[in-house]
Amino acid sequence: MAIILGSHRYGKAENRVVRIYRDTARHEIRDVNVSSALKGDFAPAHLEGDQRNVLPTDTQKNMAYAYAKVVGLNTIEDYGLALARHYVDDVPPVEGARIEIEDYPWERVQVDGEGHDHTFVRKGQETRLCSVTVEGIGDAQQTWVTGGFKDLVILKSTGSEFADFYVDEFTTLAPTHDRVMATSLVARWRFTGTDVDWDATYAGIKALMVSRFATLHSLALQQTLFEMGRAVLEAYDVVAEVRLSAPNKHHFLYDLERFGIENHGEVFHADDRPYGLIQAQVTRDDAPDAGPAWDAYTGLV
Ligand SMILES: O=c1[nH]c(=O)c2[nH]c(=O)[nH]c2[nH]1
Repeated sequence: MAIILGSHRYGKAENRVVRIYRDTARHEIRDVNVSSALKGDFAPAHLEGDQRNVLPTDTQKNMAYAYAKVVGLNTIEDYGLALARHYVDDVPPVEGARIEIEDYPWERVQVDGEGHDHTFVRKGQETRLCSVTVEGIGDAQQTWVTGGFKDLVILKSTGSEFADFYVDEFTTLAPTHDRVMATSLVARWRFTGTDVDWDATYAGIKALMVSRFATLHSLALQQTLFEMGRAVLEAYDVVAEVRLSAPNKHHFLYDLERFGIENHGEVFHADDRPYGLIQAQVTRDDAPDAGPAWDAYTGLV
């Protein structure tokens, strides 16, 4: 029997990089969580303890900080592309690099109705995500970029049904034609290329998904997810595929009749668990191959 080394990669996970732009008195802040993972000729490190090809994870940490200055953090995608290409192009043993980034947005504190120059509060909404994977050298080099967000908590207080479902001897759920539908949405999308206005596309996709969630009269969360993905693919040629994951944050009508109080869809118990977890991929039938685009490194995205 032979024991063999399977696929392997390594890097520095979750570097918490904060970049302040302070060229004028009005500062800007970018706050990210960046992970890098390298693939390549690293078998000797595993098999013999030979580190000669191993670019330390400590160096990868330093690169994440150095590039925040020299490349900048105007968009996480451009920063991620620069990092990934640096590893593959400039570090000989590296054959592939994956960069995963979470973007934590801040907004200016309001003082006397004006945005303050250098004081910020964390924005409570979703966290923007991206991943960049670069593999190969020269003309053979291939690049995959995904964008997305997590923790977009969204709720509609009507316009949602769930009825006509399959019933067996264990079914107790009552059909409903008017319920609260709420989720903490994770959405990821795969770009077809890198010639993309990253910020405008992100804002547009998020707005489109939120608006579809609002306007679709939903017969199930499954239908809502598919329609959100469809809307993005119809509007954005630069997107090949959308992946959605949505916990159904159940809101149960609280029984107030016991106290002689009427409750016509007004008071609910927001249950945190268990939750239905609905996931869907929505893809163009002619989408290019996903390659390693979805090979998550940190498991956080
Ligand atoms: O939108 C829903 N989809 C389901 O599959 C489901 N199952 C369930 O109990 N409630 C819901 N709601």
